[in-house]
Amino acid sequence: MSGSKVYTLEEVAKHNTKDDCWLVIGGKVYNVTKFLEDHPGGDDVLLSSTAKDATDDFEDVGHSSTARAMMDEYLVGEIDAATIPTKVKYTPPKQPHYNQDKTQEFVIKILQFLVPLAILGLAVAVRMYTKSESA
Ligand code: HEM
Repeated sequence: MSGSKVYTLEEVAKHNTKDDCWLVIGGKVYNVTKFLEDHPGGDDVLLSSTAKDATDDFEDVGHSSTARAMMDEYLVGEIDAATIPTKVKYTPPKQPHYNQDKTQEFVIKILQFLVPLAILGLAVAVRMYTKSESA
């Protein structure tokens, strides 16, 4: 069959059974019905990759060049890319920039250092004062 026919994802999605199984991989449409039983990865994985863009599924397995060469045999056409729902891109929520002004942080650090020192100084002063009084 020629590989020039353009299918919509909706059309391809109808072929999702063991007796009629089409896949969309890399913008192309493959009729893998006859290959289901011979697929080294099993027929279940192929069936579960129907009715969608299976490119990622196919690539994630890391298929060999032999596997890629086999694909031509099952090519029936191309997919109308506009019919493939675009991936929802995850954009992380914008984090508010806390403590952009570092002055406060700096003052706290200084105080953390100075306060114990002041207490120590006070303790020494009190000690010296009480000592000289008792003497
Ligand atoms: C026309 C499409 C496909 C062809 C011709 C094909 C062919 C092959 C071949 C020849 C292998 C043996 C290992 C290798 O040579 O890489 C294989 C393994 C495998 N394939 Fe596919 N495959 C196709 C699509 C898919 C899809 C859509 C999936 C979905 C996940 C898939 C999943 C797997 C898995 C899980 C293995 C087994 C890997 C392992 O256990 O080592 N294949 N395939």
